[in-house]
Amino acid sequence: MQEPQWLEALQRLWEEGERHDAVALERAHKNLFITPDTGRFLYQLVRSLRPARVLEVGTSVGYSTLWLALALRDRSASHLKSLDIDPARQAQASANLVRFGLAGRVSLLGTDAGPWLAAAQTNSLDFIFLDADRRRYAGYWPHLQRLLVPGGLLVMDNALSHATECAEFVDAVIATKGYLAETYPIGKGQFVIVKD
Ligand SMILES: C[S@@+](CC[C@H](N)C(=O)[O-])C[C@H]1O[C@@H](n2cnc3c(N)ncnc32)[C@H](O)[C@@H]1O
Repeated sequence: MQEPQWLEALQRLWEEGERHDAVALERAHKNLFITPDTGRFLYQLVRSLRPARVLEVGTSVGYSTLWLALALRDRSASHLKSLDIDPARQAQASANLVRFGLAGRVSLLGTDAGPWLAAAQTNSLDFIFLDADRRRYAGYWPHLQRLLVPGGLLVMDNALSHATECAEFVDAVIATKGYLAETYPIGKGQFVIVKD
């Protein structure tokens, strides 16, 4: 990355998030960030693949959103939408994007991913990052198949850290013709799916 100050600022944000989560009493109050190596992995994929239409499901306070937005920072034809059901978290994400000068690259949508995915247009996404309510992913799969363009990529976090919660989704993907999927031991486990 050309600007080392971004990496330093991302590292500081991640460390603040980890300190916050260590003392947060309830899971609902935790940030639950991806790991820094997962951030670098997402950055490499998005920087190299140049997807025009990127969707993140699960903004939290914007740590993973920043990695994705940095990868798109000078791609005027690309745009990132990020969904989160929790408006308070998205307000913090908005402030973080402003701090990085990336607010214009991202639409933050405070909404439940389920109805949003069901209503979205067919073939409207080139890259999807899933990091939200894992038990609902299997129900999202018919919509995700419809939304992803041929050649599109989907990355799901927590494939190893929460394998049981992700199992129904992973099994459904593997049983679907026309996709190639693999889990990589990066961070909490990245399940990567490409649509042929
Ligand atoms: C693990 S955190 C996301 C962390 C973020 N990707 C990062 O690494 O910085 C999961 C987020 O998903 C959101 N979420 C949970 N269920 C959701 C749903 N049905 N629709 C949209 N967002 C949801 C939660 O509010 C939470 O902020």
